[in-house]
Amino acid sequence: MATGGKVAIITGGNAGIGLTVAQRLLTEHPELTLCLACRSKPRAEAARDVLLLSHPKASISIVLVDTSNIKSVYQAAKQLKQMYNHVDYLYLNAGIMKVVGVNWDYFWKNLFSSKFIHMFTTGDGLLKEKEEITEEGLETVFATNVFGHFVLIKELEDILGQNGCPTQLIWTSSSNAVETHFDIDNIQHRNKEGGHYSSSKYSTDVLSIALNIQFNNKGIYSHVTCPGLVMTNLTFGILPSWFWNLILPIFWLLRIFVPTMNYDTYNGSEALVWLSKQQPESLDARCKYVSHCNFWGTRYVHQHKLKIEDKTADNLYQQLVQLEQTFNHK
Ligand SMILES: NC(=O)C1=CN([C@@H]2O[C@H](COP(=O)(O)OP(=O)(O)OC[C@H]3O[C@@H](n4cnc5c(N)ncnc54)[C@H](OP(=O)(O)O)[C@@H]3O)[C@@H](O)[C@H]2O)C=CC1
Ligand SMILES: CC(C)=CCC[C@@H](C)[C@H]1CC[C@H]2C3=C(CC[C@]12C)[C@@]1(C)CCC(=O)[C@@H](C)[C@@H]1CC3
Repeated sequence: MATGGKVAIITGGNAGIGLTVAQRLLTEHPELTLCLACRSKPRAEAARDVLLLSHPKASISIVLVDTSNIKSVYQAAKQLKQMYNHVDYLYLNAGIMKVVGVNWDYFWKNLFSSKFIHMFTTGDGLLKEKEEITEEGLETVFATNVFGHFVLIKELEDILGQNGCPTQLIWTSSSNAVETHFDIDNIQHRNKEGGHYSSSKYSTDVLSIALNIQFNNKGIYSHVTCPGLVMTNLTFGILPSWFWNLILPIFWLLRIFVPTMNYDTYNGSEALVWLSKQQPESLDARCKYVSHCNFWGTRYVHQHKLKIEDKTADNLYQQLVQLEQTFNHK
């Protein structure tokens, strides 16, 4: 398929899964114009240098954005609108997790139980998290993973789905997005013991459905992906790299039961890159696209149906619109 002149923006494109998506998109779409939307200029420039080593002729720009800071999102959106008159791929990938430890008691208790697969696929119940509030008064994980991205989409609306050219919104969600941690009456997940990351990722899944309801008629399509368990700065923040390297053989064995044990960012980015090669209109908007890798190392994309009601999606969307208005007025 000819891909001349396509534009891709990747939040958190300087590291981990985002950087690998950047690398793979440049290979898949030779004429691509790429924008790394990152919070640190030196880290973004270092990533651009790495990408230019393998793709010396690539057009790569940098826009600074801190998705946890709404003022910064407004500034970045303004800049992006000056730079591009359309966007083909908007990867909503930047994300954090505020982990303070692993619940090893829960791990050992469930290792040989029927919860084993659920535990390794979702990490549900295994992580202890802490709550932090941004200087703008938002719960930090919610602001970074969900709200900052929502505001970015709303601000870029004028240049999305333009001139008969569809825009794909591609979210990096997670299998850790479990409904039990999500409360529609507390979308920021304030004053909770844990589950902030899970709540934020479930919100992502719900929001994606709402965006399809709102914007499919304008040529804007939203899809959620799950990269599985991948070794990045995010996972090295949970346990040190030496631990993960030590248990690498266990990952291979676990793949027999759990094909989301992707380990590296190339495997983990499979679904995110695969989506860029599909006609967005032909995709199921109610599916999560999951990167799988089997025991033999074969990568493929698994489609997982989301069970989310339209009224929940609409409720979340309206709450986000209202929250955004409180910033717009400031
Ligand atoms: N690793 C995994 O196993 C899984 C990861 N994910 C999701 O994948 C996505 C990418 O994470 P991953 O590659 O693993 O982790 P990394 O920590 O390697 O990458 C995260 C990226 O997000 C950026 N980022 C974080 N906070 C902000 C912010 N406030 N504003 C702008 N950019 C920000 C980071 O920038 P900087 O370098 O400056 O910190 C970095 O570029 C996240 O959404 C994560 O939740 C989902 C499932 C599994
Ligand atoms: C592998 C061994 C022997 C021990 C590690 C146990 C846990 C630390 C580990 C098991 C499943 C992992 C997991 C995640 C984090 C680390 C685990 C809990 C995630 C929650 C990381 C971020 C995500 O988005 C999820 C998809 C991961 C799910 C699995």
